[in-house]
Order: sequence, then C-alpha cells, then structure tokens
Amino acid sequence: MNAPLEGGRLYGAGQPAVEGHALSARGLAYAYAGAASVFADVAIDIRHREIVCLLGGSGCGKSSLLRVLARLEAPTAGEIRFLGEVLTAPHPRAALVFQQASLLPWLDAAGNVGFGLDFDHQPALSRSERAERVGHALSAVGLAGHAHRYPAQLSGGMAQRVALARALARQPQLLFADEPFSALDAITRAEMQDLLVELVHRWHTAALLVTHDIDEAILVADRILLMGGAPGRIVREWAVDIERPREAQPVAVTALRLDILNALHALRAHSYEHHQTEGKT
Ligand SMILES: Nc1ncnc2c1ncn2[C@@H]1O[C@H](COP(=O)(O)OP(=O)(O)OP(=O)(O)O)[C@@H](O)[C@H]1O
Repeated sequence: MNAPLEGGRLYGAGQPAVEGHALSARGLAYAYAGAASVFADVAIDIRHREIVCLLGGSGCGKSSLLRVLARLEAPTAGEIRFLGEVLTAPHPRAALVFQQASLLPWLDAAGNVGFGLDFDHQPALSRSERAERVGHALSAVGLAGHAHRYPAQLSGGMAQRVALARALARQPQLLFADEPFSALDAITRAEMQDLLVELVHRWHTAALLVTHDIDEAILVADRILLMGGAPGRIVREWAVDIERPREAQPVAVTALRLDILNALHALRAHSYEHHQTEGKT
C-alpha cells in the first residue's frame, strides 16, 4: 500500500509530463524575490478524479507549490501541463478554495457563487445558464435554501460551503484547496471533509488538497505526497487504498498514520542535523 519513493527518483527530471492526467508538472522550482528557492525539481501528477493531499511541516512550501501549480505565480523553472496543455496562466477549468472563504460582504450567497463565473477566461454564459450553475452548486453543498443570505448571516462552515460552491460552479477539472477546513470546528470540519470527497466523486473533478493534518489527509486522499527538505521536494508518496468510510477502518488508518508520522520525524531530524552541520562549517 505505502510505496516509499525518493523525491525526483520516480518523477525525475528525465521523465516526461503525462499527457492524460488532469495536471502533470516536471522540474518545478520557485523562489520569492531576493530569496532562496522554496522548492526545486518538484514533479507531480494528478490523475483525473483523484484526490491528492500534499502534507508537510510548516513552512516547507506547500502553499507556494499550490499557488505555482494553479499558476497564480509563475515557476522560476519547470513546466506545468493542465489537461495536456502547457499552463501559462490560471486555467478556467481550475478552481481554488482557501482557508478563509473570502466572500464579498455586499453580495448574497448566490451572488458570491455567480461572481466566480465573471472572471476573464470563463466561458460566456447566458443569464439562465449562470443561474442554473449557481443553483446547482449551492444545492450540491447543501445551501439551496440559503441563496439569499449575506456572508454576515452565515456560520464559518456555511461560508466555506459557499466558497466550495463558488469553485464548483466553474465546473472545475481540478480543485486546488489550501487548508480549506483548518479554521472550522472539529464537527464541521469532519462534515466538510466528507462533503469534499462526495463532491469530487460526484462532479468528476480532481483535487489537490494542502493540509498539515495527517488525519485529514488519510480520511480524504487517494494519494498522499509528503513535502520536505530545503529547498522543498516531494520526498514520499502513499497510495491510500483504505476502504471508505475510513473512520470504520481504524487499524489501517492507525498504521498509515504511524508511517507518515515516522516519515515526518525523520524529515525533521534530517533537517536538524543539516542545520547543525551547517552551523559547524
Ligand atoms: N509572499 C512571500 N514572500 C516571501 N516569502 C514567502 C512568501 N510566502 C511564503 N514565503 C516563504 O516561503 C516559505 C514557504 O512558505 P509556504 O507558505 O509555502 O509554506 P507552507 O508549507 O504552506 O507553510 P504552512 O503549513 O505554515 O502554511 C516560507 O519560508 C515562507 O516564509
């Protein structure tokens, strides 16, 4: 089940990007202005309808990698293919969800969902198509009866459902989600994790979920990628073939959690040793 791999060995620079995937990236690097590379030589494949979770310690570059894969930032090296095409700008069939719902306070829930359809590069929609997409997305997240509520009238969980609906209304082929549930209470969070899995399966999209929560990754992912090192790389991968609902498989879940925890500890120990060695030279 748990296939360890060294970053770059399986998806090394020599391997071509995969045409048939939702997203395929090779040799990716990124550096903020005036700083060292946050990550380098990263290769990632996301298959159609697959949920991939990107795990890693704080500051290892998960959010930066997600922003580059979504092409909100240009990589300093490497290539990203989205649906087989080289990506040079954010793609209309990709959608993003962040930790904060970031709803516009002067628009109601329906207005906020529709707003996501108004950007450049979105296909032009008639009024009725737009209304249909908004209604469909709101009912998919369980908010059909709340379309005319304003953000101030929504709980944190409801606001995040609106953010999810705003993403779904774009009929994405790939959903990028950066710690979308980390600000929610435990029960709402568990509901949202289930909802995400259900929606990804029902809407036939793929998803890349950034999280630092091992349990969330195990409950949600088809595949878990562990990021670490400086600059960051994908250092381990686990295919999660535990039957759903995974809460009902505590033995398999615990075994995988231990394996991931050990890998995280090993990364931290390696990084500590590296700093000690650097300090001596
Ligand atoms: N806008 C920015 N300008 C300069 N440096 C940045 C910027 N955003 C992030 N960084 C730096 O890039 C590195 C990676 O940050 P990033 O947020 O991608 O990591 P992360 O793994 O998502 O962290 P966390 O889990 O804590 O959210 C960090 O050292 C951070 O300080």
